Amino acid sequence: MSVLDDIIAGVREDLEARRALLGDDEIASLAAAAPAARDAFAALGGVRDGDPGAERDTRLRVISEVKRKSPSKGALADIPEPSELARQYEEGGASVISVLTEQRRFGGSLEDFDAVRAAVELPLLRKDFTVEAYQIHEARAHGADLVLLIVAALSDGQLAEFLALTRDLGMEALVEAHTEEEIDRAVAVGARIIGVNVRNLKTLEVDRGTFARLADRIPADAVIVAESGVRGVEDAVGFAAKGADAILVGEALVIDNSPQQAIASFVAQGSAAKPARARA
Ligand SMILES: O=C(O)c1ccccc1NCC(=O)[C@H](O)[C@H](O)COP(=O)(O)O
Repeated sequence: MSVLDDIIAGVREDLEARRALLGDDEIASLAAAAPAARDAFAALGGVRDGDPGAERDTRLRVISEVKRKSPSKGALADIPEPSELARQYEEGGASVISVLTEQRRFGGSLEDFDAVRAAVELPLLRKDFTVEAYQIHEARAHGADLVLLIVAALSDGQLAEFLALTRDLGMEALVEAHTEEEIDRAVAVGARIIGVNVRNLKTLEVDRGTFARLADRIPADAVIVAESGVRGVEDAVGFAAKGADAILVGEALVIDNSPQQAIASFVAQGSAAKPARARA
């Protein structure tokens, strides 16, 4: 069984336990009643056709992640107060905060997500391994603005269905790809925020060269996110120079004594390295 299959098997079991407490209709009602979602696409520098006078800028955005542990590295940080970490991320200039809610391999939870939601006004990514519509309703019910759809974990039909549901609920999706074929599948379903994750899901190794190989296939009107492997400002600059609009950073921030400064330097130096992008 691959790492991804193993993670998803656990996610499905945990999901059934939550569904036994709160059924599909109930979670859908809570999602419908939640306050409106924030505009994560705009927060990441995206510009929609018809936005009056809106221009793509060359600011590098940072999606800062609350991540306690991982399959590749084991324990990273205790994070007793995710709300406090989130405030530091906001203060440093993060554009979006990602909260891992997968419990078994990442040590996250919806409780972490709720604590962060209560602490900051930034758009939030509910970072989970989405395999059922239930999780998308659940994300919205908890105040998420963005959900993760991993192409490798979904059929084309599921991708299209989950993206449509996400948007019906007023959110956007970070659609994550690892290969050329997965980028093409993300584009085909109309993804507007496309992540290139440079961590190989089979070996868990990070190959930053994957980003440069794949980013060129992404249409100019999409937001391009470089995911994983930012260990310092050189990596942020490297991804920005190759066309990233945003970087998603976990490990480097949770182990840093001053994540505010780290984020500020990623934004400042990454933005200076980022080439202007023509609109589609
Ligand atoms: O982080 C892992 O080991 C991992 C293993 C298997 C599937 C997903 C995994 N990580 C999820 C992520 O996408 C990262 O948390 C995120 O990109 C941040 O990465 P990093 O900055 O390298 O911590």
